[in-house]
Amino acid sequence: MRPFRPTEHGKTIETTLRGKDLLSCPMLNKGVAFTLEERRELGLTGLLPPVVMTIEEQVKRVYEQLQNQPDPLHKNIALNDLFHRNVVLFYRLLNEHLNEMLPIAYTPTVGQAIQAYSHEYHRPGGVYLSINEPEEIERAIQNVRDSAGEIDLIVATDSESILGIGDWGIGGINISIGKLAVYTAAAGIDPSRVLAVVLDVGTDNAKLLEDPLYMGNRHARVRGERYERFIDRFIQAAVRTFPDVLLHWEDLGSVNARQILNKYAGSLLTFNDDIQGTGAVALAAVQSACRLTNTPLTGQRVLIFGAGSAGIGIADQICAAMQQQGLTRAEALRRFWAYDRRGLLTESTENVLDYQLPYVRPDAECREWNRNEAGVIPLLEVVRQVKPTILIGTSGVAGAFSELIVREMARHVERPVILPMSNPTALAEAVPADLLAWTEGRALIATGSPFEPAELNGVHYEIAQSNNALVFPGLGLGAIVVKAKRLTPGMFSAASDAIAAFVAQQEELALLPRVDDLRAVSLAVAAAVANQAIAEGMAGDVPQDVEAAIHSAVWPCEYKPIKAMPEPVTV
Ligand SMILES: NC(=O)C1=CN([C@@H]2O[C@H](COP(=O)(O)OP(=O)(O)OC[C@H]3O[C@@H](n4cnc5c(N)ncnc54)[C@H](O)[C@@H]3O)[C@@H](O)[C@H]2O)C=CC1
Ligand SMILES: CC(=O)C(=O)O
Ligand SMILES: [Mg+2]
Repeated sequence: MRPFRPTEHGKTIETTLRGKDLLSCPMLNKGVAFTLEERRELGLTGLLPPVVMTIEEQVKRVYEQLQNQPDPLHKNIALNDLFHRNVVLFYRLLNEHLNEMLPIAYTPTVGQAIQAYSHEYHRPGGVYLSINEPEEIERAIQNVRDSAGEIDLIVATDSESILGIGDWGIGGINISIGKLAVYTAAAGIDPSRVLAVVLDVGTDNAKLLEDPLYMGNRHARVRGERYERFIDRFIQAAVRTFPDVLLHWEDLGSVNARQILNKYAGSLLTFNDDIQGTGAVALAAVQSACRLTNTPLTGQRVLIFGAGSAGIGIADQICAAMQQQGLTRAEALRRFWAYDRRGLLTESTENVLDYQLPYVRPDAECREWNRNEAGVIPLLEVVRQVKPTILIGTSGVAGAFSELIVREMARHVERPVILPMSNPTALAEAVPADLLAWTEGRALIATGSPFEPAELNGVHYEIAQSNNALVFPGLGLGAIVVKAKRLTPGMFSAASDAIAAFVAQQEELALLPRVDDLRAVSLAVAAAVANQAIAEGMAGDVPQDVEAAIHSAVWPCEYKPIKAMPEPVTV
């Protein structure tokens, strides 16, 4: 039973809630923006200060309150509290100050909020599923259905590989919550129809296991068959309860991430954001770089530093695009070098993971290359030998792109394309100001977390953000609008093309659109994905006018008149 329902084609809302119960319902609460008439009708008289304010005035107040917080983490906590009081006001604040709020609700500050979760906890958000009680999964999902109604989108994590900060157990719920905030802020996904999930399978983080206040399962991460059964039970319960749901996977460990994708993406509407969303945004940045440097994609030499979920996800999409532009798969693969914590992946690297295998280089190629005492070929030597045109960082290793490495790269290429994509900010492989200084301003840069503009010799450089936030909101909206049955490689490449086309319309030397344009980009991505789904026969609904359908699906971030409804409703 949901205590409210839209009426008059969504223009007004009816509710059975009254008084304090209404003020405690974040989807309906307007605080002092309730009109006097609404207050009388809904049992609110005397329960609010007498003034009636506009949402604009409320935004000013909550913005001021946020400014008074001592640091970004406390701003994140205050934002979360606001979300739990008044969802419309939360999103209005986000929309009006997107550049300032995104780094607080999302990367980098969400990383701190995840780490501090068990200490800064105020109230639950989303659904917590425990591997020790798999038999409760169905009941938990049904509880969501009973209290919130239909769900279009689930973001689920098991928290093994949160951003670049590793295993954060139960606190990972905050990455699901942060991603959902971006979905709504960027693409207007209806926040009453989404669900954040954390799959608590234990943690290997000793700090959490020893923390008396830790709120998750206090044992090592469960792996193998029991983990797989747990995931399967969750997926089955989710799709049985919400048959059209889009299931977004976030920040799983790379082995599970790939296994889940391989097992379910062919039969369900699901995707892995770190692998596929990141691949699409990086491909868009690379397409822009090719346009700006007037060089073909098929001629690039790509060095991936950090060959995990994101790194190989990126390689896969750039490789597929090279094939679309005429290379054979073998020719395209020869243009990639993948480096992980063991060094360059070659035929003699042991235990190369399945998904890394295509990128393994022949031993013969690097037999003569310099090695360190441990027998590892340093990144600098790979750069010297390979002369990459594109260097991508998805390692979570702060400062890995040293001055020597960057200068070496810049000796061989006029406009080195360098994407230090690791999050949060402190883990970036290099900072833009250094990259510009070491390349005399020649580097084309995009970072994973936001960076301030840089100055060099009086020239001002805006720094593009290469984050999957440019992809997943529009992808989700497009998929939901046409009731897509699956998310195919074609839809990710359509998303990527839409982003690259968006930048191409602008006069700047940017690799990616600015955060200010996130809403417009997301709508363009949504249209491209929806059209591609239709073209591939993957759409359950084919609207007459796709763009109009997308615009009308956008959740309007505004207060609606609320009226009293006598009886509870079943949805
Ligand atoms: N900008 C964006 O949109 C995204 C950025 N990322 C970032 O990419 C980073 C990696 O994330 P995932 O791929 O999910 O993690 P992952 O754990 O799947 O991959 C990390 C990779 O880095 C390698 N690595 C670790 N230490 C290394 C070292 N010292 N030298 C060379 N390689 C090393 C590992 O061997 C592994 O292959 C994180 O910092 C994350 O925030 C991830 C997804 C999206
Ligand atoms: C952005 C993102 O998904 C990550 O850093 O993991
Ligand atoms: Mg991620």
